[in-house]
Amino acid sequence: MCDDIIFCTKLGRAMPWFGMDIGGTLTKLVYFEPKDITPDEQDREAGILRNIRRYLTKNSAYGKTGHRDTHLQMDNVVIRKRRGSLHFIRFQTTDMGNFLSLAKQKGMAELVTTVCATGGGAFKFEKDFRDQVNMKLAKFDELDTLIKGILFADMHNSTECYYYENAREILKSEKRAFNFSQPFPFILVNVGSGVSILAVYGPDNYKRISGTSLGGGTFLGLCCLLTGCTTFEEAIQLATKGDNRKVDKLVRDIYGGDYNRFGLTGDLVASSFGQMHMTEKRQSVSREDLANATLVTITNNIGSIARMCALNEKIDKVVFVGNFLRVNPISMKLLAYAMEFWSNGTMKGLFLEHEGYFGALGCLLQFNGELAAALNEGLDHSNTPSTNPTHTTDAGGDPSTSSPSLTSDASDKPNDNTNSSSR
Ligand SMILES: Nc1ncnc2c1ncn2[C@@H]1O[C@H](COP(=O)(O)OP(=O)(O)O)[C@@H](O)[C@H]1O
Ligand SMILES: CC(C)(COP(=O)(O)O)[C@@H](O)C(=O)NCCC(=O)O
Repeated sequence: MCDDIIFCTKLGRAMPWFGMDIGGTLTKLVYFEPKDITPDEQDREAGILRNIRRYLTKNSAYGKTGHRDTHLQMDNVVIRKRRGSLHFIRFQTTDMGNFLSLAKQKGMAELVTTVCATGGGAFKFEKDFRDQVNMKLAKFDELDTLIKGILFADMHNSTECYYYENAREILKSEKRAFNFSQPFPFILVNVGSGVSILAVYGPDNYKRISGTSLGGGTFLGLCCLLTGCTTFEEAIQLATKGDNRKVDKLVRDIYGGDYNRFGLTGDLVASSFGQMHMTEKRQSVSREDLANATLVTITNNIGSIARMCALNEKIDKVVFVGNFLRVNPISMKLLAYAMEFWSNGTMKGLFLEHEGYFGALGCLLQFNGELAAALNEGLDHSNTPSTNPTHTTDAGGDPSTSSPSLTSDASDKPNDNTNSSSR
């Protein structure tokens, strides 16, 4: 690997250290800024490397859609015996062309020959990286890196994990730190563009048990269609001011009150968007109501699938991550409520501060051996049998049908452990 190295340390891989998660909507970049640079290293640090370090750490906005989430910065972190800070940066995946131009312009391409990358875009954009900036991608699986990132973040940040106290009373529920030092087993629900649900039994022992295509991308897409908004932030702002009860049909709209026999209270949603077939109801709803109903619909559906997965696996901790939860306390509180209420208090919804960055973080943490393996073997999307039976996918959409069901659940699929985790 030292051929690639400009700033080569005896202790590990060349700087700069990045992990990149190229998702369906957002690209996440985690950058390790060394803070223990000795005077000798400073003398040897190449100009380009110094410029990249300064560019990334002195700014918090880059190009059209790039942002550094300064509130998430982790200081005083030791990785491969180097002490430094972790910076968390995101941009729209549709801006990949601009990112590559910027990388070229900043001289990155001369300095870095290999980038550790995960997410679907590590496959989709591999050729663009090679052709446009002469960079190789060392590809890692997004679910492997997701778990590695979560465990690392929790170990290094005592307030990483939290839950909502008084989850049953949404208006009163409050964020509280949760001790996640004994994490296993847990259900992991990654709400990105789509949703993947895993049962995690150990650091290297998990299976993907379910998923749904109704995820963060669905919320944003539907909200843009229904309200004319153009950004996630705007969609969430609208939703915060709206009322789903003007859009949905509630149990009380059907029963005139509670449906007592099965414990369904009158204010429960019986049918999402169920009032919108009536002309005058349609005319009286606001954009805010529609945004709120869209958020509640998507969130409740995810909560319901997650709860069934937890029940099936007999696991009581359900951890929700992914950028759908960014600046989105409505969904977090609803999910916390759903876990608590529908399980009669036996399940707990948990959340993590670095919500959408764990894949990129896990990618940055890959060590030399794994990096070499990723480069040499490559991860492909063919049906190579899994070499590690503990990373299985019991389900996840049926590749043999062109119109898969909305939820791909382990329970109605043969348990085929010979599939690799990337179908
Ligand atoms: N600034 C943003 N732009 C677009 N989507 C955002 C933004 N912030 C949060 N989101 C939400 O996060 C989802 C993407 O989550 P993420 O975990 O990054 O998934 P992916 O890896 O598929 O891009 C979007 O579908 C949207 O619901
Ligand atoms: C294909 C994906 C793993 C991609 O991850 P993402 O970029 O959405 O985070 C995810 O969108 C997903 O699991 N979708 C649901 C597919 C299904 O099980 O129906």
